[in-house]
Amino acid sequence: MKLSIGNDHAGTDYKFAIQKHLEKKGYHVINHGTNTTESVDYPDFIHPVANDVASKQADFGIIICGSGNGANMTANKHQAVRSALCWTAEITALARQHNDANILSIPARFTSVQQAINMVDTFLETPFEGGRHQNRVAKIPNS
Ligand SMILES: O=C(CO)[C@H](O)[C@H](O)[C@H](O)COP(=O)(O)O
Repeated sequence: MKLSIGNDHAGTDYKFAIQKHLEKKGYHVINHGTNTTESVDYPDFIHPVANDVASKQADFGIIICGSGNGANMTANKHQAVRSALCWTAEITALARQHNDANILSIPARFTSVQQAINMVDTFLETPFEGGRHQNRVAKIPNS
């Protein structure tokens, strides 16, 4: 499975921990994030992840900023993207089961590295339930 990851300066340490964890598990990870803690503008590092997911260059995306909001808002500007801001494994599972989320947005300043890794594992291992959720997800795009 191919994953695309992006982050701003608030998410750099979390990105490295998540990338290491995923590569150990055999995932191919495309890194679009900044690799330092020098201040940057999150859209510059999140649009490339959304492009990867929208164009199916990646199966899923993982994006990280301080609150998760700026990254999430940026990713959701892409028609084919359903990015979910998550802060517990339970909410992460629901984002896959009910919303078929294809990008996970992590708020680095409001979660631990271990919790972020748990959310990533949950996100990648939880299938979409389909059924009643299928029509709802199909109605999300506003076009
Ligand atoms: O965009 C954000 C908030 O929605 C992210 O959390 C950023 O990481 C945050 O704004 C960065 O803040 P900083 O004070 O410039 O480090």
